[in-house]
Amino acid sequence: MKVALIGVGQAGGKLAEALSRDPLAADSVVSSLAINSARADLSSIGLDTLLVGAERVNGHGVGGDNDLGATVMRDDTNEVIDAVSGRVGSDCEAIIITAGLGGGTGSGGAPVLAHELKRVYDVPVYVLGVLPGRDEGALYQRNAGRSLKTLAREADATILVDNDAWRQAGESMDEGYAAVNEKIAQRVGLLLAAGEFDPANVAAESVVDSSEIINTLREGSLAAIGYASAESSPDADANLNTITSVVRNALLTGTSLPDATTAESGLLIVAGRADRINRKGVESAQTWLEDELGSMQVRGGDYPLDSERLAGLVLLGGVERSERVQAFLDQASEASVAEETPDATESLVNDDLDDLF
Ligand SMILES: Nc1nc2c(ncn2[C@@H]2O[C@H](COP(=O)(O)OP(=O)(O)OP(=O)(O)O)[C@@H](O)[C@H]2O)c(=O)[nH]1
Repeated sequence: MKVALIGVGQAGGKLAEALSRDPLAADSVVSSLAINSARADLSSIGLDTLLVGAERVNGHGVGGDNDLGATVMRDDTNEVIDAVSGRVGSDCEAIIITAGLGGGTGSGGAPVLAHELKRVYDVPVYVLGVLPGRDEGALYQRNAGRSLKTLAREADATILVDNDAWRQAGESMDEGYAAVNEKIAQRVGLLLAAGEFDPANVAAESVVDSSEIINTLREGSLAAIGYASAESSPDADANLNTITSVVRNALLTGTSLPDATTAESGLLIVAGRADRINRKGVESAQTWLEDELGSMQVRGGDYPLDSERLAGLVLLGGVERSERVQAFLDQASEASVAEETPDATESLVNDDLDDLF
């Protein structure tokens, strides 16, 4: 699936950089751009960059104020659309915006950018949005809640990445960020590569094309992505259990949004050497996934990969009702009005969290 990648804010830029460097994503990411209001943060990103809001904040960032993040993006919309227009070619099938939702520039800027891009382009606009970890302060939680609520309305889908998802004891903050960015790049890189429909690719029993990714993401406003892999045997018969167990691990321990096991739709991709992929294993993994997600809309396909390992990738569409989204929105609402909210789907539309615009 060919995409244009736009990172907004510091986390967004680093995530876009990690994804554009991922070997599997190389053919899919046709262009990339990092946008920020902080000049210093842009200087360390190895992508084309664009500074916004120079007139208001003089290159110093917005200091966690996401209303100001939205304002600087809106003020500079013309420059941003100009910079993006050379990067969204006719082969582009989607635009992906990456952003940390807890800060100011990415949190406020990403929904404005999604809104503007949707006015200009027909292709879907997705956001890869990082939720602050549970220990991050009230400002981050509230920012992310307001951003998410606005993104649920403006973007075609927001794939959520929980900064607590893969936290390891003893890791520094920067090491933790780098690990999350790499893991997301690996998952999204594989998803995009698998979505590159190649008719000459006779090795795959059933290929995935970009419309299946788009249809999976169409089923809701929030999404998550999971992955796991294991050593495989040269004998495909011996890989039946390997496939079912990597798919279980991809969903139960490997998702970008822990506890997201209720979804409107799913896409399962099994990657590995074609002669090692056990068809019965793929079918039973797909059935298990349907039961587990409570969805009859689980699509599936293979991605031939020259590796000794077999991998399972799951894309979940419509995870609004999952526990982690509920817990996050409760925390964000408490940070905002000190009140419990009844239901996650409801929180995305009620007035406990203000929209950004
Ligand atoms: N996964 C990940 N999260 C990050 C990274 N850097 C920062 N974050 C998270 O992103 C949020 C802060 O957003 P930033 O991107 O730093 O802020 P910004 O959008 O540049 O906004 P301002 O600094 O306020 O101008 C916090 O929740 C951090 O935990 C990163 O490289 N990877």
